Amino acid sequence: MAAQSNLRRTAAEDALAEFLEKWTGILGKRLRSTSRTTRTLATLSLAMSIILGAEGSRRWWKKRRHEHEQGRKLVRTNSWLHNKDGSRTIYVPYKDGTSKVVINTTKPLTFEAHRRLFLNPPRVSGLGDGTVPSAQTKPGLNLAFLHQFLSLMSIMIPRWSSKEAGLLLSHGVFLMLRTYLSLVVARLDGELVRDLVAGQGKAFLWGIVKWCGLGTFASYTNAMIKFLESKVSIAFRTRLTRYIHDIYLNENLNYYKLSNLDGGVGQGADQFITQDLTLFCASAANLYSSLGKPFVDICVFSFQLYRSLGPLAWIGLMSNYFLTASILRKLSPPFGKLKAVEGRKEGDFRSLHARLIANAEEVAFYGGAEMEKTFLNKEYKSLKSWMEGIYMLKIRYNILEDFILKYSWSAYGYLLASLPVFLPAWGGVGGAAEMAEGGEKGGRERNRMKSFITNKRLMLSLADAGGRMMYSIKDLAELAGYTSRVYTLISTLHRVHANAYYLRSGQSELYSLSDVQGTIQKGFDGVRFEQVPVVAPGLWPQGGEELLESLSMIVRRGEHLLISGPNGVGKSAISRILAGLWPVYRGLVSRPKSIGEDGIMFLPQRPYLSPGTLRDQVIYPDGHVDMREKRKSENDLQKILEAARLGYLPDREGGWDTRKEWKDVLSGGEKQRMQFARLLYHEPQYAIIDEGTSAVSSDVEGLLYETCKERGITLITISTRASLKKYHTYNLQLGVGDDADSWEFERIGTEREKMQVEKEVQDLRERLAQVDELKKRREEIEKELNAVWTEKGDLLDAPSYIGIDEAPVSSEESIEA
Ligand SMILES: Nc1ncnc2c1ncn2[C@@H]1O[C@H](COP(=O)(O)OP(=O)(O)OP(=O)(O)O)[C@@H](O)[C@H]1O
Repeated sequence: MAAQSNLRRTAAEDALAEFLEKWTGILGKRLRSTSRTTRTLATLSLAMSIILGAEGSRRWWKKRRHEHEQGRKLVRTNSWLHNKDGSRTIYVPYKDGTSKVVINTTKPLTFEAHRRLFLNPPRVSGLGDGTVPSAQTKPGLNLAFLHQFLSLMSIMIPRWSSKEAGLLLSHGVFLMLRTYLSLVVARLDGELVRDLVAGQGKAFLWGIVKWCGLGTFASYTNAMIKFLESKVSIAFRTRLTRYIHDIYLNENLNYYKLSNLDGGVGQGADQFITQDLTLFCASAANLYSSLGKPFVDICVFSFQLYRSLGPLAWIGLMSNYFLTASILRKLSPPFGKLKAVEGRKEGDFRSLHARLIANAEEVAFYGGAEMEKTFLNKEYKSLKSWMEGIYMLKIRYNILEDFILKYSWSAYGYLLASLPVFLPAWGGVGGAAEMAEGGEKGGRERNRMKSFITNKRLMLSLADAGGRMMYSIKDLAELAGYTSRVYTLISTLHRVHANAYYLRSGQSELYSLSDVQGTIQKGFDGVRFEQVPVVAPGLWPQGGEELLESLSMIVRRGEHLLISGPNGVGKSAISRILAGLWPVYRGLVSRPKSIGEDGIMFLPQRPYLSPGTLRDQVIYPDGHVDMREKRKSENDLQKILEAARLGYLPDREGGWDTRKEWKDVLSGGEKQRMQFARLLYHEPQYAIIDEGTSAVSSDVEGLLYETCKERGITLITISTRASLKKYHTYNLQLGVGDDADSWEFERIGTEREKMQVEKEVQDLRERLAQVDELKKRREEIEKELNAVWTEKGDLLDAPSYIGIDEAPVSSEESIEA
């Protein structure tokens, strides 16, 4: 054995040596025959390509490594990169490393171009009078649906050269391939049966081999169809989600205005963006295979059947389709509308849960579980009854659909397949064969069998395609429901974005969104209100409620203002108007241009803590990369935290990269101090602090105010606490007058104010004097009470039940305690 293997090895080695020798000989010969210059040039180019190739690979490898490290760092620090073209590069965790995603923002021009589709739908679509974008017509298979769907399509497939178009094309190719394979399978099926009946073993076996090969290819095609369908669905979703995010979260503050001013999509957009959008995209991607493929199938198979069964059968088939389609359409419940309402109810239920999670602590303190459960159960019950209603409607429809599509169609199919046998003159190719084959009896029957099997399979495929077309009436109706939801969201967002509110006939509210006449001037070095009514807006189309008739005041750099007054009088409303959250109905509002650095910063009443690291809490809304660009280091952040009296936080929480649910980790006062840390990080020129120190001790409060002033920040404080006056130059007192609807703006420390303070001090002194009198009186009473305990001038013993430890505590001791 060993000798044998040795022999084999030497033979193999010999063959290899011979091969090498031959080729070295050929190469050497060629080289010798070429000129010296060519050889030098060839050697040089070879050396160059090796060097360049190596350098290229080195650079590629280095870039990859750098990206890998950068990705990991950005994921760890919860940050992103700004690109020159305005796009952002983010990294998302993927498998063991990260994956790079570039997010391009939608251009403002695109939004403007789409406004026509979403705000001024053609009248023929019946979508309102061109001023109200939300779907007024019932979602269903109508022109409105067509318009809505095509409008959304223009977002999902922006160009013919886009990735989505490519995906759809490849999906279409695979669908066609599947149709072709079905045809081949039908033919092969017939042949197999024919060969089996004829007893031709060889042909039959060959048929089986072909069948298996075809099966493998068909399985691959089917898998690809499913894969591409999912890819199309996710590609559509990505496009729509990014588009919606771009119009929802931008400088126009649409995310606030959508639910606070417009109200066109109810409580919020979350259900629309998460669930409805997903269902819409899945349904739209499926439509292509549930409607497009059956359509192609029907065309191809009916042509084949026309050839083999003749015109009579074809006419019969087609009339059957039209009849079925019209019956089903007539009897089908309004699935679109039902789905749209179901989506809304799902959204309401979900938002109740989200609210409970957000306010879990408050509810727990009140022990409000029962109450919350009642709300949730009520909402769920409403959703449940609605869905049960839909299921009931579906039972009737499914019975009808199944009976028509499965059983009556097969009976009809058998009838049609028998045409070539019983009516050969009308039976197409099959009938012609029947008439021609008068001779051999067995051969005729075998061929009958073959064409019957082929036709039956074709008919089955056709019935399947037709059935799917009919089923897709229901799918289409459901798609209409999702389309209407998504279209409503996007058109409402466009309305908010373009501020497209128009006066309706019969509308006469004083402060309506369609009648906003005030101006907001950005770029002013200070804060100014000139005859501005402070109005709490109502949800469109309702008008707003006037809080102050007309406010005029000015704050210049270095002049700090305290806005004070009772609760609910409209103090925070002033900051909302200034930030652009609420409209300026009349008058002029002036403020610095930017929000944040070199501009104005707002610290809201409820401190907000973002998801992310401890560092993110201090630098919000900046990211880590922005912080580096501003040349700030963690040492600077530490100093800032110390100034905000939070210097201990990085040590306590385990470093700057710690991620926690900060809203639960930090105490009320810490949250407020964190807001001050943000202020010190951004160092804006002006800051509006809304009840920013209500949970902070008064000594720290003073320090925080002094630090901000030292850094040159002009402060506008909103507070009910008069003690804050000492840090401010002016005071805007709201809620003055008998009806509490007036205001006063005055310098702190004026003669009038001094007099007021003196009066207050006098009042206090008088009260103190009353306290002294009361004390004296109490001593007298106590003395009298003690006299009850004496007998003949001596003090009585204390009662026996009072032990030494339980001796009664005097009221004075108790007061001291
Ligand atoms: N998003 C809103 N939409 C409509 N009205 C609102 C909205 N937010 C507040 N309001 C109303 O505006 C009025 C003024 O509210 P604001 O928050 O300005 O009061 P405030 O003076 O700051 O009170 P507090 O001292 O309690 O903070 C209140 O009557 C309130 O009901």
